[in-house]
Amino acid sequence: MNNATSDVRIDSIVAMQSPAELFVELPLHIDHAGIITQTRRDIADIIHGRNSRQLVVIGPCSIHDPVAALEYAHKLQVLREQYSDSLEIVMRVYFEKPRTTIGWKGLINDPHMDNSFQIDEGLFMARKLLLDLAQMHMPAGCEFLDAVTGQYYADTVSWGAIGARTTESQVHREIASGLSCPVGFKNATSGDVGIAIDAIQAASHPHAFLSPTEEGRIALFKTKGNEDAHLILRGGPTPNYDSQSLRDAYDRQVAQGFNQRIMIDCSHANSQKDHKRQIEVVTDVAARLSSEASMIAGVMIESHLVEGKQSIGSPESLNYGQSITDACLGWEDTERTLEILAEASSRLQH
Ligand SMILES: O=C[C@H](O)[C@H](O)COP(=O)(O)O
Ligand SMILES: C=C(OP(=O)(O)O)C(=O)O
Repeated sequence: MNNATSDVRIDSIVAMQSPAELFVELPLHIDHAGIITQTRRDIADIIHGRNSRQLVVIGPCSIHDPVAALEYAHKLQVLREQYSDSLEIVMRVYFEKPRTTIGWKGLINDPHMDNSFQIDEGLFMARKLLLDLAQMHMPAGCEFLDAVTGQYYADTVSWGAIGARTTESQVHREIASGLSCPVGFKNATSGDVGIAIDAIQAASHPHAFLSPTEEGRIALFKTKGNEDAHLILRGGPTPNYDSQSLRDAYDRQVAQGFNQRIMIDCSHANSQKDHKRQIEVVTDVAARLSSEASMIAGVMIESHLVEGKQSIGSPESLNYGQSITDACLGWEDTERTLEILAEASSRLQH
């Protein structure tokens, strides 16, 4: 390497363990792998309308405390079983946070929340939590934001998302084309739905690109394409969960050859960042299900043990079970919203 021209802006480089090395420490049990495979199929069936239940991806905006996340998972598991005839409940387990400018980028990037960036520990904690969830048969939904870190845990994920800030990125469309789980693409923060429909098209095709293998070598990956990509409406300058916006988005994707049902994100711009409004969004979607179920795959909801959010701080200073990124519904509201949706969905089951 030419020392005068390379690494001019690199402060330090630290070697990491490979995904394969982490898998030795934290293996996915064969029985749990079978359940994840089955859940991915069930989710794909919902997205393609082969199963009329609603998919619900619900959980904290971000994971910062695995202990609280597990307590949340145990409570959610009760509702997952209770409503299994009408809802496929998947826990939102987000370790990678996209930022509008700067800010904490999630448990994997900075697990101690103090700019120490112990990514090796973050990956261990993330995979450990995902294995704990797999053991209790709670499926996990994650956003794939980083182009590399997914290699360390994607085998444990039942549903994936590409966020509003990366849906237009070719790299993320390529990754989605090779992911083993169904993947939802959010519309852009500008409200543009077209880029997400383009993303579904791109992800459904095979791609060839470079990525690290499980052993950590750079390799040429050729993907088969992901036929289980779908749209997530998350709002833009104004909400877009209303009937007209849904119909417009659905017709646009059908015109491009895709009739996957669409997920509605009840948070973000659809709640105008007021976490309580998620209840209104769910109630509205539930009321429309009888006439719009052929277009609606389900909802995403941001929820935690404790309502609202708090500023990031040292782990000891934080309120247990409360979000440090977007504000979330608390547990009682969570139960209420799931009951509303389950009731509406159960009326459509035969
Ligand atoms: O979902 C979380 C946030 O909305 C997203 O990560 C952007 O966060 P920011 O605008 O606070 O950076
Ligand atoms: C960042 C998120 O959403 P969006 O990409 O829609 O902003 C999220 O779901 O955490």
